[in-house]
Amino acid sequence: MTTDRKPFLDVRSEIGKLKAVMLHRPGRELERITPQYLHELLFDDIPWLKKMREEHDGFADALRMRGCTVYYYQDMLADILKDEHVKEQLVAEVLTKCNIANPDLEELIKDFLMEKTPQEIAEILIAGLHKKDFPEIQREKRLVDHIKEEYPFYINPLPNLYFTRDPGAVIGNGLCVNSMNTHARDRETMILKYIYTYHPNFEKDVTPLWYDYDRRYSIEGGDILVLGENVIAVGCSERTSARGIEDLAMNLFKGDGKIQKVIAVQIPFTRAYMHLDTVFTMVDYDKFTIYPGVEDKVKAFCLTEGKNCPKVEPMGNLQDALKQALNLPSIQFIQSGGGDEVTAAREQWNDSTNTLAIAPGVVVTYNRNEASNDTLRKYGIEVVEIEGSELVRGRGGPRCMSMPLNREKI
Ligand SMILES: NC(=O)NCCC[C@H](N)C(=O)O
Repeated sequence: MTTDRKPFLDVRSEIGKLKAVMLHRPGRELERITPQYLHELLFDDIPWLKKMREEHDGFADALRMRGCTVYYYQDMLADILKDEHVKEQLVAEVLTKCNIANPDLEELIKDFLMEKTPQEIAEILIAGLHKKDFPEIQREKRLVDHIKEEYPFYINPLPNLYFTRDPGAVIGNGLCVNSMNTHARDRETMILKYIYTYHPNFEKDVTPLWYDYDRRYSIEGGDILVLGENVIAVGCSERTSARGIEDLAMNLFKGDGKIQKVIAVQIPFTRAYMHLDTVFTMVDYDKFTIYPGVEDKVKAFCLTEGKNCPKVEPMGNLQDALKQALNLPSIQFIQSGGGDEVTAAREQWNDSTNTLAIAPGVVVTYNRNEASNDTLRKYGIEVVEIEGSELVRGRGGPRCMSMPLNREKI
């Protein structure tokens, strides 16, 4: 029997008109960041939540105005928590990972959570549970209760969740639930796996899972670029491991047969470069915006199907690799900051190259990156600007803040 129903997940390019996206509206988790835990929570500054939310709502509105349906991670999580069995299982798994040393206390926290509504639990699983927010209940003290431990949370907050790009990536009609490189972001992917497994929209039975969060080798979504129907690029970076790329490639090649090539792009392993999309994004059929100088620091390799592991062949420079991958006679690199070293470095700090394509030649960017945005316009790109003075403090731009679920074919 054939059906005309459109699939929920369908991403065959970086630039096809964006039809549906998953976002997370910043919440109380951002107010849990203190100077002491900045580094551990992967922030460089203390964010102001009220302003951040206004800016994020502006981002969501800009997408809706262009015909994109916005789904929120927290709503989808609350949806699946309506099922008692899922609620029990997820709460238990979260608490196991929290390493609460006193089993009686773990049990009490579990009871405390199980009495909450699905919306309230969803919020706590994202915002975390601060020790001061848990009611003091009479219980037998264990040694650990007498030892003063500084860490303030029973359940740690997930302040990086508004960068929904990183925990998951839709490739074709399947989902890659990523294995995060940092402990601070682990639970983001665990929850996404539950959403994939239990949310009816994800149609698990017909949706391939290309990767899983408990795999040993890290992969993060900011490194994954769906260049076309048959080819993706994956940054080999501070966050994404070479073995992770090989394993993902093998799963894709074995899958529905659409992805035949994975271009691995090695970028410098430093926080300034973090993910491939921190320095390089696709903005049109044959155009990419790039942080000046990156081309000279990267190496590209072509992975194709092999017997026990993918066949690996070194490619020429990045431009040649992309021409080959996209089967185009030429590719244009648009240098951020207009190519000026100082401006490019300043705007790169504020994610000037982290653009989100919402249609071929149309991108969403932060308005503060004036020189980079002007340069994009000079190359004929339509630039939809959003405010990002506070959003930027988490070190990511519009691409990092979005997980495309569905794009029109190009
Ligand atoms: N794709 C991206 O580059 N995402 C930005 C993630 C920023 C976040 N503070 C992190 O360090 O993971």
